Amino acid sequence: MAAAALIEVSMEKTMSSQSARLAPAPAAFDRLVLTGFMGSGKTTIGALLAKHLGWTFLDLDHEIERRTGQTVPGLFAQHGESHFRRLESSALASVLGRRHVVIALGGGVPEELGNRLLLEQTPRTAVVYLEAPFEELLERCLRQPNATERPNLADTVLAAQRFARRQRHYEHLARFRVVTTGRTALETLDDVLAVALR
Ligand SMILES: Nc1ncnc2c1ncn2[C@@H]1O[C@H](COP(=O)(O)OP(=O)(O)O)[C@@H](O)[C@H]1O
Ligand SMILES: O=C(O)C1=C[C@@H](OP(=O)(O)O)[C@@H](O)[C@H](O)C1
Ligand SMILES: [Mg+2]
Repeated sequence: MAAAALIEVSMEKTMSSQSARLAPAPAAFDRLVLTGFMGSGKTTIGALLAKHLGWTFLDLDHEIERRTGQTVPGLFAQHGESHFRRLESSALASVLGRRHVVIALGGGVPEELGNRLLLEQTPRTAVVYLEAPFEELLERCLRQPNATERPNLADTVLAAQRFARRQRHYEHLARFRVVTTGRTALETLDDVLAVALR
């Protein structure tokens, strides 16, 4: 079995052995929203966090794929990024209507002003920014089995420019910032729980 798959299995085991002990839900929020660049761990940590809290996990990319019946790379290839961004904004508005959810955003969500306003104005919603330097994020993405599936990572120079452009938006939206540099996913989960539940 590949190393990445082994990590997934061992995390799954850890989580299921802990599932009898749900963490208390955050009293102040009905929605925890994970933001950050590609590879920051929004999808991975979001799923673990939701399991821990006994909340529903919604990944915005998966939500778009479910609604359209197409994959994210397929949508980019067939209709272009601006079409994908419109689908993303509409999916965001819809998932923010749910309660007791952990939402993993796509890395590009905070670039759109309308999305930022929606996130800021939805009550009882806390945004958690998962931070790491660009080089570490790139390495993590390249280690994933679906490494080539992120359309906006194909050109690393452009990806670095996106990273630089987005950083201030991630920071501005964040109620909590969690530095993930050099941490394992499970350590990051603990760090997120510590800030969101305190
Ligand atoms: N500290 C960490 N926190 C979260 N994920 C990490 C960490 N270290 C390594 N990873 C790995 O990085 C990858 C993050 O991918 P993913 O969750 O899809 O990110 P995103 O949804 O933000 O693009 C996963 O393969 C995960 O196991
Ligand atoms: O940063 C981006 O522009 C994108 C990030 C991806 O999500 P992740 O951040 O979950 O990889 C996905 O929405 C799409 O490939 C575009
Ligand atoms: Mg993701």
